[in-house]
Amino acid sequence: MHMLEKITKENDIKQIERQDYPALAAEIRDFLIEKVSIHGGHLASNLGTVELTMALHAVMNFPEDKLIFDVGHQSYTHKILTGRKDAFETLRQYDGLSGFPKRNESPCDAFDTGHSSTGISAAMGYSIARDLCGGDEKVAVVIGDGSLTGGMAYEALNGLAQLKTGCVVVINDNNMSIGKNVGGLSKYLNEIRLGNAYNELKTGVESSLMGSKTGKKIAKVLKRSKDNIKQFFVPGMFFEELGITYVGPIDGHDINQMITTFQHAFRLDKPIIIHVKTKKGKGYGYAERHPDYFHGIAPFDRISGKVLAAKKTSCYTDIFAKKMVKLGETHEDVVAITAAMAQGTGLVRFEEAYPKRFFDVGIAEQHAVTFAAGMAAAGMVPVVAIYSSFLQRSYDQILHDVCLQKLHVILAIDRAGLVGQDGETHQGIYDLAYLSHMPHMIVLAPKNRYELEAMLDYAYAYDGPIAIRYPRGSAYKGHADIQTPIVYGKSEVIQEASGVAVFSCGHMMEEADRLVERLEAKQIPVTLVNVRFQSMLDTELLDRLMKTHTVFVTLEDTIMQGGYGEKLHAYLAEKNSPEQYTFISGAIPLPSVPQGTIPELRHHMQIDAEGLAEKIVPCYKKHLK
Ligand SMILES: Cc1ncc(C[n+]2csc(CCOP(=O)(O)OP(=O)(O)O)c2C)c(N)n1
Ligand SMILES: CC(=O)[C@@H](O)[C@H](O)COP(=O)(O)O
Ligand SMILES: [Mg+2]
Repeated sequence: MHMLEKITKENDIKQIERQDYPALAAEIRDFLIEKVSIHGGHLASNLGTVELTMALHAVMNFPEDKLIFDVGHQSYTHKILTGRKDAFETLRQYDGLSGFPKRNESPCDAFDTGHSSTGISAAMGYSIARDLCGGDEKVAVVIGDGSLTGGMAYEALNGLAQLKTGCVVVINDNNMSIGKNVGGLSKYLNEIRLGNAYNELKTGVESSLMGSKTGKKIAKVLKRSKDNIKQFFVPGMFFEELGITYVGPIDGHDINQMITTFQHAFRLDKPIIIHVKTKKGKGYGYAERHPDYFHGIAPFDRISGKVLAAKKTSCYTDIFAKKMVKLGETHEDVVAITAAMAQGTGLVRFEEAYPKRFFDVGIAEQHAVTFAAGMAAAGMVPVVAIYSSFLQRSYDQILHDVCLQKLHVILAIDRAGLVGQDGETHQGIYDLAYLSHMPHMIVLAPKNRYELEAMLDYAYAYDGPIAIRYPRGSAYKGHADIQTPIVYGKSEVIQEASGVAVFSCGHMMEEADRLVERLEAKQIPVTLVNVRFQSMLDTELLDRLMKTHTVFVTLEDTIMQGGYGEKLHAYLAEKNSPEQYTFISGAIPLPSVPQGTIPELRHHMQIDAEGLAEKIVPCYKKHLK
């Protein structure tokens, strides 16, 4: 590791001889494989961008220059080259190094990312601000071919075409999103990627035309023409036609070629797109062969490539995926939509079973929802499976296109609640707050694996906008024997006593069971309610429980503001005088939640069974007096 040892702070790469860059790249790869094998993380994308990041660092100065990573899951080499190598011991851990760029982690991180397709807009903002402030720093953004399927990227390209100042957009094209990339632009980039065959064809056409006088004329006209045939001569025509200079495709593992190209690009006072071809997973056989599996990976054994913690129980995603296949079998009007997360949401199973009724729209959550609304208006029953934090993109589409028309669209909100080590940008804690107030929308959350299946049946039978939110991780098997029918707006009482009433939302049931156990061990009688409909109150049940209970507690996996507990608290306050009851919220008290394991985070926020029990016991005793 002697090259890597020379990198202790930003810009140190410039002290390393160019001839030693390949050795440095190899050491970085080895380091990445080792650290990600211990802590987990986004391996394949990082392995693919080692040389690309080194080349950018060779020509940029940090922190003065601004380098933005779209999504940011490929920023590990940048972190190493800006002096954060040692912090990889804490990668993705609580209080540790983030797996994404973070401005509060280093002045060399220009812009926080995590969600896709924001990078070009941010770079454009930096470029214009630089000019307004009379600066001369370089600005660049690295965006993947998958992220280029996101609508925001096109809005930005539209703006970029009018930009009269320097801004370097590097398209990191590895011909992959998490899985197979989709859509017209992906096909277009792929055609350019296939440069060899294409160039041969191009040269062939050109030279054969050049053989005759008329041919020469045709070749000239073709070169000047703006129609499709010109594609034979000018790769990247789409961008050129927009008015953005395009260069490429160039080899994203050839550092020298990239350095020369970047040096020229940064001299321009207009925007430029540099199309770079890379291999996702490069340098680690397993990741090269299975880049989707090694996109985001749990700790693994680097020799065998196998994940260390074997999966013991099914996760909610698996339950959802299998149930979707069953639903699809009995109901031909069911269609499934994903936004570039066919693996993550489990919809690959549906795709295999019913390819014609499966749609991967790319990283296009807004389009996914309105596309579903269109299908629902035409009589289909679309199930749109999107991670909670990515669904934030679709707020207006859900409200304007689905809810206002009361269309029967089923939102399957995966990764709802805390997700853990991806941190702030990925915690699925806001969806309930922004969905609850939408007209006609109802939001359900299953207490266990069985209820998720029942809720999907309910959602199919329901005629209107409906969301089912379920978390990352193992599906709870508790209360398998309690499966009362789902009734609109009604909660399910798991056990009834008097004293403390615990309202558990969705999968928080696992934590709620631990809490009940703790309280009962202290002889405190507890009622346990499975909330089921998180967006509304079961007032009939509440009116009954208010007569016999003094302490009301919620367990929620969403932020407090706009959560279930807030509604419950307001209802209690309306119906009781303050001395009659105590309300204790187990919702997320922070505006954003950092990375860490889920138990760690809950403990930190005191919303785990232990933290809540500590608050409940004295309150209960106070009311006894
Ligand atoms: C809005 C949004 N939707 C979905 C994702 C999940 N996601 C993270 S990376 C990724 C694929 C990105 O592909 P690409 O930009 O080509 O980068 P690569 O992984 O190939 O390096 C997806 C779908 C996300 N981060 N943001
Ligand atoms: C970078 C990104 O947004 C995704 O790769 C995300 O990290 C996936 O999360 P899961 O591991 O929960 O599927
Ligand atoms: Mg890609």
